Amino acid sequence: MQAKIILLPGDGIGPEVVAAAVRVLQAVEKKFGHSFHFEKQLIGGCSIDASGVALTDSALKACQSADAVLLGAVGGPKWDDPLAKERPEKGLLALRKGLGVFANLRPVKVYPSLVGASPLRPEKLAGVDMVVVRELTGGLYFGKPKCREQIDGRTHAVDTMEYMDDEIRRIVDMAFQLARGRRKKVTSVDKANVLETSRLWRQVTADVAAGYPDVKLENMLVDTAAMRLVSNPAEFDVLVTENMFGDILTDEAAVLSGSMGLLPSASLGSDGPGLYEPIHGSAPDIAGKGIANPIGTILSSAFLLRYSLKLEKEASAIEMAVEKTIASGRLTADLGGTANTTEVTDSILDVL
Ligand SMILES: NC(=O)c1ccc[n+]([C@@H]2O[C@H](COP(=O)([O-])OP(=O)(O)OC[C@H]3O[C@@H](n4cnc5c(N)ncnc54)[C@H](O)[C@@H]3O)[C@@H](O)[C@H]2O)c1
Ligand SMILES: CC(C)[C@H](C(=O)O)[C@@H](O)C(=O)O
Ligand SMILES: [Mg+2]
Repeated sequence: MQAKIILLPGDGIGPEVVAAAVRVLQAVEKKFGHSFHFEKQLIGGCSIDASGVALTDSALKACQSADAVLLGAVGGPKWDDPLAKERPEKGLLALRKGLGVFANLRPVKVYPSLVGASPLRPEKLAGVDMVVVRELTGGLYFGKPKCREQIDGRTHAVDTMEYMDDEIRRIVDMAFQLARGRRKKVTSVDKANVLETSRLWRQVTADVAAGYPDVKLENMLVDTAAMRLVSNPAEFDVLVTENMFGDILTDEAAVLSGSMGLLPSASLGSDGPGLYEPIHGSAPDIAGKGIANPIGTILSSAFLLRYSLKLEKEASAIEMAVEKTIASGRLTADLGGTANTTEVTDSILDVL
């Protein structure tokens, strides 16, 4: 198969982990006889430095016309001025919106050999296997008005949480479809005791659920969900939620697996290229040291093969190689190991 893949390494450890994933994709290309064409584009702080904006129109167009997009991470202290007009993260939001990738799938699993890497007791981690389905192109991140203004000598800032019923319906429907192929349970997370958007969310969710009598629906308030994720994480199968709730809950859920560096994600729309990125950020504290955990990005590249290129065998091969490497104990420092990014990637390539 021939495919065009846009690489958006971004900032901090982004280029380090994307380079690792590209080595793995190139090995897959060779082993399974495919032809991947890689093209690099800028996003985030490096794009601001080069052109003044976090994502140029031409970079977005290149992504829109590719088969898939693999992203590292954006951001860092250099671009963190709270009064800056252009922020690296703005490029990422524009990319997600521009690709129409409304569904961000973030699976959380616990590898048996890494049970000790989590601060939770091993018995709490038994049976943990969930997918967080995060709404990605609406909610508090995109609602209008969004502004800062002076009112009577005081500074006023506004963000808006907004959803249309159809935006909720399509993401919840995707969660139910996913649950059908799993343990048939959907936990819809909201703040319906306070927020109007959440009350609409709950109403639409009930409506969608009626079409899936074989799947159990549970509604949970987000504060309770934050608590249950660490007190009883094995109860979750598919968890579906609003953009910002999903952002926060997935960082929390990453603690179950042992490190932020392990978690991949796939962002999908109804058509067009998918966007694949680890859930972690640019990790400025370890950037440039060559010690970043590449596994979240490598697993994201497996999702790219599975969802955008329909290469299931190849995706599974990467996942098996990652599992074997983790089991072998060749780990980066975030998981208590001594291996660097290259050594972990070499080990994955050895078993691929
Ligand atoms: N998708 C993205 O591009 C994305 C996601 C989250 C944060 N960010 C941005 O990243 C910057 C830094 O944010 P932060 O420090 O709060 O979060 P972060 O995820 O970058 O780092 C949090 C902690 O996890 C560690 N960590 C993260 N990824 C790792 C990896 N692959 N291997 C080993 N350790 C890893 C870091 O060293 C750090 O101690 C901010 O500008 C933020 O906006 C970007
Ligand atoms: C960098 C930021 C905009 C981003 C988000 O909040 O979506 C990140 O935290 C993530 O989880 O991908
Ligand atoms: Mg996040």
